[in-house]
Formats: sequence, structure tokens, C-alpha cells
Amino acid sequence: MPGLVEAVRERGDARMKSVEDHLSGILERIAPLAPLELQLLDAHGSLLVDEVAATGDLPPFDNSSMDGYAVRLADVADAGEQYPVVLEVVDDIAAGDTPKVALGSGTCARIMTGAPVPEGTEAIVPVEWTDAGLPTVRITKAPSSGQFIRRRGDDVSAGQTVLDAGTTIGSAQVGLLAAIGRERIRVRPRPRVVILSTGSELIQPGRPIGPGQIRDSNSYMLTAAAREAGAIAYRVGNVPDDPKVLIDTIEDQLIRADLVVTTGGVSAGAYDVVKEVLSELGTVEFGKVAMQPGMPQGFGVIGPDETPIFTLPGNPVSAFVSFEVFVRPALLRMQGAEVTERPTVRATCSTALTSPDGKRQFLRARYTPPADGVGEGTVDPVGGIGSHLLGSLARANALISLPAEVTAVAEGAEVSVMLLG
Ligand SMILES: Nc1nc2c(c(=O)[nH]1)N[C@H]1C(S)=C(S)[C@@H](COP(=O)(O)OP(=O)(O)OC[C@H]3O[C@@H](n4cnc5c(N)ncnc54)[C@H](O)[C@@H]3O)O[C@H]1N2
Ligand code: MOO
Repeated sequence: MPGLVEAVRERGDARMKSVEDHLSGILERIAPLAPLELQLLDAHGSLLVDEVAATGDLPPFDNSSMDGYAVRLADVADAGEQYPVVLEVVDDIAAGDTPKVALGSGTCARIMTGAPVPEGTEAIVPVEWTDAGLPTVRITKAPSSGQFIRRRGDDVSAGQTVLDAGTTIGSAQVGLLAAIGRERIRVRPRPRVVILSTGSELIQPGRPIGPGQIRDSNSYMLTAAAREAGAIAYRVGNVPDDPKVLIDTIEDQLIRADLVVTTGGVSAGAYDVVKEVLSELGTVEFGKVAMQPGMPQGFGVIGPDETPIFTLPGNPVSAFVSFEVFVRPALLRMQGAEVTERPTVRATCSTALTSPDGKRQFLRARYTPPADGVGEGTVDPVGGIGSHLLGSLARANALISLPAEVTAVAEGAEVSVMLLG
């Protein structure tokens, strides 16, 4: 019969919070950031607060979609290779010009792409269907009615809603807003996130490494992850395991942070400074979450503005998975997103798996969608379960998520897969 300690270890610790409880506790305390009016390019990547309506038509005037000649249909109806029609060119209109003359019988105007068509225009003859002549032009092919004319308002008409509230401002949306004349726009701003890696053993890439030291991968990885989640991320590497330096660094950084993420120093070690320092403040709660990797977690608020802070474990894979499961949803919530989870699919697992009882396990994996686009894809675990295995993490495009009560999965069984990016 196992002793108490062994029994707890086997079944998971009853005092551990479930992943779901920890996440919902976090999201209850994270509010969308207050809307801000930003210049278009500063709004790029943010979510629109209000719907946007066009104040004018797009295009704003009838214009040519080809370099060529603006004509009346009756004048060119008989044009052909054998018997070209000859017209007098009465105007020459470049983009930005205003036409000076209306078209009369037997006349045409040379016109460039985007230039306003003169009054009386019924179609445009592309220059390739002519001898490009001036002051008369020979036309060898007749356009159809309205051909190569872009009508006023055929893209967007005045008053029309062009973007719904909640739309993410990507490059196409920036282009549209500029086209309708908007210079500034109200959005949920991108959260500013400070990523801080702690540990006296950490060395920045590019520096020589000594015995017992390791490179600081977490601060880079999480800064990139925060950017991928839409945040403006600031990286602070190399905070040593010194309580005073740590608290001073966090205080200094609060000025530019809507959210702080630390890694390392939260387990049970003698130098686990993050836990030691922040526990004393009483506003950050530390505990164990029933998951692997990512068991030791801390979350709370800090500083005069009650800035949310996540203290993630130092093992790189634990930090990565914790970010995915807890921090990313919080960042999306701050941006006003309705959906904060990664897309999840069911997939056939290529190998048999085991998992600790009482802990949700996140396994690095490669997901392959179904070849025909219908039905279930397959998923292959990559690497082992060790929380230090960054090599296999970098080959993964998904995480297999096994519920806490699942201890074994047969080869070919269906599993839940969280797709990364
Ligand atoms: N006695 C116990 N020991 C540990 C427990 C426990 O419950 N009891 N939990 C283990 C688990 S699970 C995890 S996860 C880790 C969490 O440790 P810490 O958050 O305290 O992190 P550190 O001790 O500072 O570092 C752990 C590991 O990760 C490396 N590390 C740290 N920062 C970085 C970085 N920025 N880039 C790359 N690698 C980093 C560090 O060198 C260590 O190897 O605790 C277990 N122990
Ligand atoms: O939970 Mo730790 O995050 O497994 O290595």
C-alpha cells in the first residue's frame, strides 16, 4: 500500500487548482484596455472599437481602369483591324487632372488609368487597341458599353458600414481606412508587456558562457510569443536572484507595462526569489496548477495601478506552455477579443501515450490536417515530456492536451489538439 506522499504523487495533489479554474480566475481579473484614438499605423494590429462608415463614395468619381482613349460607343461601333475608326483627340487627361471638354461626335480624349472620364464617355479603348496616335487616333477594336470605366461608388458608397466593431486592423483594413480619409481611429490598444527573466545562471546570447551557466532563452521566446499575441513587448533579460534587484527592476518597469511576465524562481528552491519577494506583497498568489509542464504558477497584481503579473516557471517548455494556456488568453482579453483560446481540433494520435493521473498534460506534437480537408487529421508527439526539451518544442506546431483524469491513450485513439499559430 502506498504511503500518503506516494498516493498524492500518483493521483495528483488535491490542493492543486485545475487548469480551467486557474484560467477563469485570471480572466475574471483581466479587463479590456480602455479605448484609445490612434494614428492609422499605430492602430495596426488592434481591434476596432466602433463600426466605421464611409463618409464618401469609393471611387469618388467615374474613372478609367486603363491607359487609353475615352470614347462614345456610336463612334467606335464599326472599328475593326481591317477598317480602323479614326477619331480626333480633343483632350489629354492624366490622373489628378480635371477633364476640360465633353466628348462630341467623332471625338475622344486620351486618358490615363485613374483619371476622371470626361462627360459623354461611354467606354474606354485601351491603348493596345489603337495606334496611340495624337492628335488623331486609329482604333481597331470596339469596347462594350461601360467597359474599363470604374464607376463612382462601385466599391464603397457613402454611408455604408465598411468595418464592423471588433475587426482586427490588418494591412487591408489600414488601406481601406486611409482610402476613406480616416487619419485616426478608436481601437483597443495593444497591451504593453514587460517580459523579465530571472536567474543568476542566465547568460544572454552572444556572450561567452561559463560552467553551470545557461543561455536566457525564455525572455526571447516569451517576448516573441507576446508579440504574436498582439502585444507590444519589452524584454528585460538577466535579472539576478537578488531580492532587491528584482523588486527595483519590476518597479522601474511598471511605468511601461500593462502586464508583467516573469520566468523562473517560483518553485521550492533556496534561491526562488520571485516567489520570495512577491509573496510578501500579498497581492500575488502562488500555487500549483494540475498540469504538466507548468505546475508552479503565480498570478496577481502589483504596483499603484494594480498591473497584472504572471510569474511563470523557469523551465523553458513550462514557460512556453504556461504562456499559451494562461498569458495569451489574458492578452487577447485585454485587446477586447471575444475568442481567447487557440483553435482546438480532434485528431488521431499516431502513438500510444501515458499521462500522470490528476494533471492535464500538454505534449508537444506535429499535427497534419486530413489530406482531403475532410474528417480528422493525425497528430504525432515530438520529443519527450521533459520541461527542458526546447529542441522538440521548436519542431512542434501543436500541443496535445490530455485531460487530468486520462492516464493512457491507445495508438490510433482520438485526442484533443491545440493548434499553435
Ligand atoms: N523541490 C521541488 N523542485 C521543483 C519543483 C517542485 O515542486 N519541488 N517544481 C519543478 C517544476 S515542475 C518546475 S517547472 C520548476 C520551476 O522552477 P522555477 O520556476 O523556480 O525556475 P528556476 O528554478 O529558476 O529554473 C528552472 C530551470 O529552468 C531554467 N531556466 C530558468 N530561466 C531560464 C531562462 N530564462 N531561459 C532558459 N532557461 C531558464 C533554469 O536554469 C533551470 O534549469 O521547478 C522544478 N523544481
Ligand atoms: O511543471 Mo514543471 O512545469 O513540469 O517542469
